[in-house]
Amino acid sequence: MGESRPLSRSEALQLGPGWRHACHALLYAPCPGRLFGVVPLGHAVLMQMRFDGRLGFPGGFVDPRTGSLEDGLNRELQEELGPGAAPLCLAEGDYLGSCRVEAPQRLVTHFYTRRLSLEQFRALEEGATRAQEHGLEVMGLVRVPLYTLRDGVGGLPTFLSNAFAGGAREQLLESLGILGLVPEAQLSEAVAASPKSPDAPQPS
Ligand SMILES: O=c1[nH]cnc2c1ncn2[C@H]1C[C@H](O)[C@@H](COP(=O)(O)OP(=O)(O)O)O1
Repeated sequence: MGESRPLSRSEALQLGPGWRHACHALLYAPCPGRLFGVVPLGHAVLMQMRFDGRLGFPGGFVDPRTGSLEDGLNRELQEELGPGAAPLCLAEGDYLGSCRVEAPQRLVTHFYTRRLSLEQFRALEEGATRAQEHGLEVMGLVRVPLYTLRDGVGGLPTFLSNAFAGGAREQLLESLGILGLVPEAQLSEAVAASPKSPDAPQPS
């Protein structure tokens, strides 16, 4: 994946036909539970294990010549999450930002976030096995651990050492900070402690 640069929605939509567009969404819900009765979960944040073994957000390629970005995103969400995604109907108000990437292909990624109730979130998880792409492009849904365990590595730092599709890792880190789901200082510590980071403590 080449270097990615932010650009505005209108700049993105003015790019020529040589550019492909993809929309993805972070869906989340407040989650009052505690791991082992001790560690606050904070929020449930949805990602998915993809066909290629990488983690990504639900969404996919859209064609802005045939409809709005959000039309394309909502169609992709239904294919990957099932009919339970239909009532979500993401809109321009859920848009967070866009980035352009020149290599290996000319791609603009558009990112959205939507806060759900925990009941809505659980209903999506339960319905996802009935999605058209379940077991095909989507191997299963995962929740992102937002905490860091007492060893300083377990939880978010270790999650961040997975392989991610496109700019999904950067989208995750940026939106966790913007939405206030993880304090910025804890995010920076998690990145530094992630087992693939050169700064991370090495196992003895
Ligand atoms: O979660 C993601 N965040 C940013 N970019 C992503 C993410 N997942 C995939 N990608 C990249 C990879 C591809 O170049 C395009 C579209 O991929 P995908 O979602 O697999 O598209 P389809 O479902 O096949 O339409 O975005």
